[in-house]
Amino acid sequence: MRLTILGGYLGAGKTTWLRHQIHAGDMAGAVILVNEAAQTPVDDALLKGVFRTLPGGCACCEGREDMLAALSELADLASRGEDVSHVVLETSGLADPGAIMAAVQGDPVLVHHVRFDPIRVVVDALHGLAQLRSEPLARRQVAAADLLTVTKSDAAQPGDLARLVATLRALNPHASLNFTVRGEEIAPPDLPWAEPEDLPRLPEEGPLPAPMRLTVPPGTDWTAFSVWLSALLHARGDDLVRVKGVVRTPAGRLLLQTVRRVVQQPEILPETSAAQDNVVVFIGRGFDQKTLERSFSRYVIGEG
Ligand SMILES: Nc1nc2c(ncn2[C@@H]2O[C@H](COP(=O)(O)OP(=O)(O)OP(=O)(O)O)[C@@H](O)[C@H]2O)c(=O)[nH]1
Repeated sequence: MRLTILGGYLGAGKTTWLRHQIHAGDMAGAVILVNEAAQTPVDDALLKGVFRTLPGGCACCEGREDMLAALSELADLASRGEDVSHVVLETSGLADPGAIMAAVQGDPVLVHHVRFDPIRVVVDALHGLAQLRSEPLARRQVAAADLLTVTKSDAAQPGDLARLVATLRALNPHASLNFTVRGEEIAPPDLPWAEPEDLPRLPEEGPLPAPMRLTVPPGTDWTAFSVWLSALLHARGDDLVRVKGVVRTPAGRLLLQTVRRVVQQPEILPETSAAQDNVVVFIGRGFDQKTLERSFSRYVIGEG
């Protein structure tokens, strides 16, 4: 069973890349496993029908057993003659793909069933350098890659992109590198010469706090919610690494996504009876669930 591990930091563009490959027919026949940092699967709305969500949290730590169990089940199906020859695992943005590979290799049964494809790690052209400066995990992800895919080069300045690329080459000279825009590979941009960033030594800091979940009650004033979220991003955008959720608005089921201060163009999703609607996940440092809820109640609901 071939296993493709797709990694990359929170919001780097993993799902967008995968969606494009599925759409282009490059993943035909593959079983797609999606592991999200928060146990609120939004990506299932995006990759509908072709995947399974891995429960239990990040597959390289607290969700490891669930990930191994899912792969063992697939390996079992393969050995009974089912067509499960290719599995793609989209890791959570908080996962170290190297640790996932090690976990699979350390499993006495799976090690005989799984053949690894080169590990692909997507890197955000807009935020990648900031992540490499401050997050040890982002560096570990880059170091684990055989293939580095730089996403969002449409939105980055050539000088910044050149510096990111030089830094990636310095961190992982062996990985091959390509560029995509919304998942589609583009010709390597013509970039000015740049020095790699002199990355600071980082203290062995703890991982990002667990994702926080905010339930948006039905009937919430959508305008007040948007204003509150914009103000929050304006004030705390550097700490707020990722916001993601599906909210019911007068216009329909709206996919809400931000990566730091960048807010995605609104995307209306098809109607389903999805149970996870109106739960928005926040991942970041410097605030906690209570503060978030208090702020939401005060400024959106008008309580407290
Ligand atoms: N401008 C631009 N935006 C992109 C590109 N690729 C992805 N995005 C946007 O970046 C945001 C995050 O993309 P996702 O594909 O959801 O990222 P992810 O890595 O799967 O996110 P997590 O699973 O939460 O870690 C979304 O708003 C995308 O629309 C790109 O090439 N260009």
